Amino acid sequence: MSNQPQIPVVVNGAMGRMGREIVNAIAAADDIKLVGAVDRKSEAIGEDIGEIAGCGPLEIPVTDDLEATLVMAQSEGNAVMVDVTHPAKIYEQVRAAIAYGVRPVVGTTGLSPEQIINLAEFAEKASVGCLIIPNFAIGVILMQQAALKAAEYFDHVEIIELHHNRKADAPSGTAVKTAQMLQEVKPSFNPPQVDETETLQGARGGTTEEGINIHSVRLPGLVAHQEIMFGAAGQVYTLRHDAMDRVCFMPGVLLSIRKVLPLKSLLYGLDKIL
Ligand SMILES: NC(=O)C1=CN([C@@H]2O[C@H](COP(=O)(O)OP(=O)(O)OC[C@H]3O[C@@H](n4cnc5c(N)ncnc54)[C@H](OP(=O)(O)O)[C@@H]3O)[C@@H](O)[C@H]2O)C=CC1
Ligand SMILES: O=C(O)C1=N[C@H](C(=O)O)C[C@H](O)C1
Repeated sequence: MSNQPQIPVVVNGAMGRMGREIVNAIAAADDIKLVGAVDRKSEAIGEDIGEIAGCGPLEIPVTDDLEATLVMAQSEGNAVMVDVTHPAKIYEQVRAAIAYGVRPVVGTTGLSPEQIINLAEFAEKASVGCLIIPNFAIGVILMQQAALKAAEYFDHVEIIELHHNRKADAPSGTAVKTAQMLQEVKPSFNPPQVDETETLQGARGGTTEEGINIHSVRLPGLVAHQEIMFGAAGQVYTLRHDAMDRVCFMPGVLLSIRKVLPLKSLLYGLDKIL
């Protein structure tokens, strides 16, 4: 046990698939303590999040009042908010945390590039660290790094992301980030080869401004998967990552909680703190 003070953490979205996993991971981490569990699920308000998450009582009741929880966390000093909620309110939630000096670790996806720029400016002005992490899994980061090398040699690439059918946003934040990274290597991909017609709208997937096609599959039975397919004459080079259990995201979550503390501005992507 270190003699360093524990990092106080609020989990926003604590009742969700990721939230419960994160509560368990924090409960098992000696250097981090859960101080708040926020969720909009009214049926759980007041219940012990540890009992709900399955790690035993933590004496932290679920609340739906994020602002009051941020005020409490602010008084703790050096606090972190991990957000794994929903695209609809994430921008306002991150701004609120920064305003209260509670460092956001944003797992929630769906922020637009413009929103990320605005949050970066706000965090810089407030001198509050913020991490926006579309994917906490180290395997995804390694896949993205391999894809950057491939992008130097291939002009044609498409991304296929596959998720459970309870996912609120499409394409995934991971696919968006992957495309953004590839587009830093080469300004455009997939030069047109034919006068193409979609007889079924959307059949070719969504297309980024730089020409990368992204396809989103949603099926029960899936968790989180992505393929990056590069093509050239006579060959296809495919990179794939499969998350079979959300426990794979937990080392990245805990690393982000520890790494956000000394920051005074916003970083986007787990690769920035490895
Ligand atoms: N960065 C990463 O590595 C990963 C990121 N994610 C992202 O995390 C987010 C959550 O995913 P997941 O856990 O599967 O989703 P869930 O729907 O299982 O969990 C979200 C939880 O947050 C609640 N919620 C929704 N909106 C709010 C709000 N405004 N305030 C408080 N609570 C709220 C939901 O309640 P209700 O059920 O009523 O909506 C639910 O309990 C998604 O954006 C997803 O893309 C997921 C996995 C990995
Ligand atoms: O909703 C999910 O499950 C996931 N969402 C993230 C994304 O949108 O990239 C990360 C991971 O793919 C799981």
